[in-house]
Amino acid sequence: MGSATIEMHGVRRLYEQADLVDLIALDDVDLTIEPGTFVSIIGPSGCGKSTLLRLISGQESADAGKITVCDLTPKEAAEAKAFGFVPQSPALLPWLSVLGNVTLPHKVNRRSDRGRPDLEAMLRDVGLGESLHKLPAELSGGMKQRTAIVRAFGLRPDVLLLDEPFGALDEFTREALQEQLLELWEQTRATVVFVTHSISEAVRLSDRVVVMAPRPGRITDVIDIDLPRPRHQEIITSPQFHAYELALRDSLRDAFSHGEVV
Ligand SMILES: Nc1ncnc2c1ncn2[C@@H]1O[C@H](COP(=O)(O)OP(=O)(O)OP(=O)(O)O)[C@@H](O)[C@H]1O
Repeated sequence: MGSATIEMHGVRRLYEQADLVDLIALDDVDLTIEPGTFVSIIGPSGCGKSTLLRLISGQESADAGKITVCDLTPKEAAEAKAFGFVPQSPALLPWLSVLGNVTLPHKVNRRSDRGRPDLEAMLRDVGLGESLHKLPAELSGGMKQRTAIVRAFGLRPDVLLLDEPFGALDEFTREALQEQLLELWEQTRATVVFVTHSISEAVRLSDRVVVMAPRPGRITDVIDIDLPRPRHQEIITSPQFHAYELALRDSLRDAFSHGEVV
């Protein structure tokens, strides 16, 4: 597998609707994501963010246009185990401990070209050292999401796709998890595509923020976030950070005015 560049050219995705014209979930999407970059996707509900992730990961196919991941088709990249995925709700196996949930996919999905990282140490680094043998039912939402993130990074994917992973968490837990996500990412430098509804989260995490609008789902703006890394908590009070938040807010306001929110 080469470097994890993601290329999308003229990508279109339609969904059939009973007795209605086809819904254009994505239209004419052109996007290049450089290897090792952290890219966030933000936009109103229904603008196609999750659809974009499903196309990149090969779960669905585009109706027009071309997508390559590491110069492979998304399906080939999926077969080569290029992807890690963290959904909004963590989907842990309820009968396995935190450690069991993190190690099981590694045993099943092991890639021969990757060594096995120290998963226990990764769990300790994100504050789960005391909870290694707890079952998911005994964990808070934030602890479950930490487990899911370590599970995804543990497979050392070339591309990590995260679909609003912190959407259900309170502000402070969310900020703590952002910090831990960035630390894990700095160690692995996977290419990350991160869907969020939060402006400050997109600015804090990303090298580049892609703004989308609905009906039809499309890219309306791409904003580079040129803030130094590592980005610790204090950065969110800096004037530069605030300026990026304002720029992104303006761009999003345009995106919301482009289409009816569904
Ligand atoms: N399997 C499907 N069948 C039919 N329509 C679909 C399907 N999946 C998505 N859609 C439609 O495609 C559009 C884009 O959906 P998608 O879930 O990608 O949006 P989103 O930006 O991720 O939304 P949200 O922020 O609410 O999660 C929506 O209008 C949705 O109703």
